[in-house]
Order: sequence, then structure tokens, then C-alpha cells
Amino acid sequence: MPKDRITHAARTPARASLLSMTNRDNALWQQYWRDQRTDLNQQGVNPLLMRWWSSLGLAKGSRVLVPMCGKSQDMLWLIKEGYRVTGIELSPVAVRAFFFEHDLGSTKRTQGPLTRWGHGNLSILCGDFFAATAADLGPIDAIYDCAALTALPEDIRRLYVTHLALIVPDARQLLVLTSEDSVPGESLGQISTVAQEIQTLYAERFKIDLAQVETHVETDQQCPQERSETVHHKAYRMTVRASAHLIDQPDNASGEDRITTEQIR
Ligand SMILES: C[S@@+](CC[C@H](N)C(=O)[O-])C[C@H]1O[C@@H](n2cnc3c(N)ncnc32)[C@H](O)[C@@H]1O
Repeated sequence: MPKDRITHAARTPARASLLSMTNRDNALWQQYWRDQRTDLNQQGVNPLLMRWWSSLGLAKGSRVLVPMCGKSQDMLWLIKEGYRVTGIELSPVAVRAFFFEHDLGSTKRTQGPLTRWGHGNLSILCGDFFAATAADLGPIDAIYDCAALTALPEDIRRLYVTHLALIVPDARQLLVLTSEDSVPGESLGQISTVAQEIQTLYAERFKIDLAQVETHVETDQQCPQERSETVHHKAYRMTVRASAHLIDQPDNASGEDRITTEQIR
């Protein structure tokens, strides 16, 4: 084994150290849900999802991961379209509200630091995304990221993408929806390109296609007195490159992960 790698069980001090790097906004999100706020979570089904999902060409029955799912109705839309969905959400308040509001009876069981809520083809793992392992998720074919990457502080996003590759090594298709602040003086050409950050984070493993940009002028619902902002909502379709080498695969039946020191630095 190369020297820069450490092998460890799925929930070890190395994972605890990863969590200590990534969890600084967790208390804020938990409070957000306790305060019953909804301003950062989408209402209704996202039109960009409905418009672009079928273009990924996924077979019905495919398994879709929805990280940082909140209580997004997008999950119900995906199920209605014939997919199997696994969400991950930090807040038990959000998960409970999701099942209650849609009148869905649920099973509930503890899985290490996570709690798995289930109903038919839907599972939501309640807990910290960075505590989830490949074994927790099982096989996943595609990822639908709606405001998950962008919900995280910028310096954590590389760890998010690395952790995704580790726990969902076989996902070949991604639909990533972002909200990007407009930059003063930018041209239409600049608006219509893949954001540099998306390029940096994903281009090594995925071919990226910017499918759509919608520009809106928006006011912060929490601070309506503040200036309105121009925001670009973008839909990126990503397909794994044939040459993409998968980051370390689980090497035993229990699905324990290997993490390289490079990844958690
Ligand atoms: C901007 S909201 C987006 C929610 C949903 N995807 C949507 O489109 O409505 C971000 C969500 O990520 C959740 N979240 C933040 N950090 C998380 C973490 N480390 N693990 C799991 N969920 C997290 C928050 O509780 C919140 O529900």
C-alpha cells in the first residue's frame, strides 16, 4: 500500500477528525430548522430538475442520492418518476417534518451515528453527511445536488466532493443545481460558462455541461431592507469520464472506507 494512505475502520478517529473540520455550520443549520425557517429551502419541485433530469438517461429504478436534502419535494418527484431515492439530512426536525407534511408513515432505525427513515423507495439518512459511509448508502447510480455543495462554507467544498467520491464511487451521472452571485460587470459570455469553482472541483472526474442558466433578482427574505442581488441559477449535467480513476474503493465486505491523508488534509 502506498505510504500516504491510511486504512481505517468506517468510524474511527480519522473520521472524527474529518468531522471536526467540516461541522462548524452544523449548529446553525440545526437552529435554522428549529426556528422553522424555510427561506433557504426550496418550495415546490425545482423546475430545473423537471426539465433536465430525464436528459441524464438513467434507467427507471436507478438509485439516486440527494445530499443535504432538507425536506425537498424533489425527492417525491424523483420517486414518482420511478427512481429509488436516498437523502441525507442533518436535521431531525426537517426529516420529521418531511414525513409528517406528506403524510408518509415511516420506519426508523439507528445506523451508527445516523438514523435511517424509510418509506417505500425513499430512505433519508438523518445525520452529518461527512459521517456517512459507502456501507450506509449502498450502491448509488446518480447524484442530485440541489444547493448541497453551495450550502457548505467554501473551504469545505473540496472535502465534500472528495467524500462524495469515496462514499458513492459508482455514481456516473450528476445533476448539480447552483445559485451563483452575479459579479459586477460580467458579460453574457461569462455568465454562460461553467463557474471556475465547479470546474476546479469536478472536471477531473466528470465531463461538465452547463445545461441552463436562469438569472433572477432576489431579496433576502430574512433582511428585506437589504439591497436586492442578481443571482444566476445554473443546472450542470455531469457524466463520469471514462478515464476517471475511482478514489479508494472499500476493500472488504463490511464496506469500511479508506481515506488518504491527502483527502483529509
Ligand atoms: C440550502 S439547504 C438545501 C436543502 C434542499 N437540498 C433543497 O433544495 O431545498 C441545505 C440543507 O443542508 C443541510 N445540511 C447542512 N450541512 C449538512 C451536513 N453536514 N450534513 C447533512 N445535511 C446538512 C441543512 O440542514 C439544509 O437542510
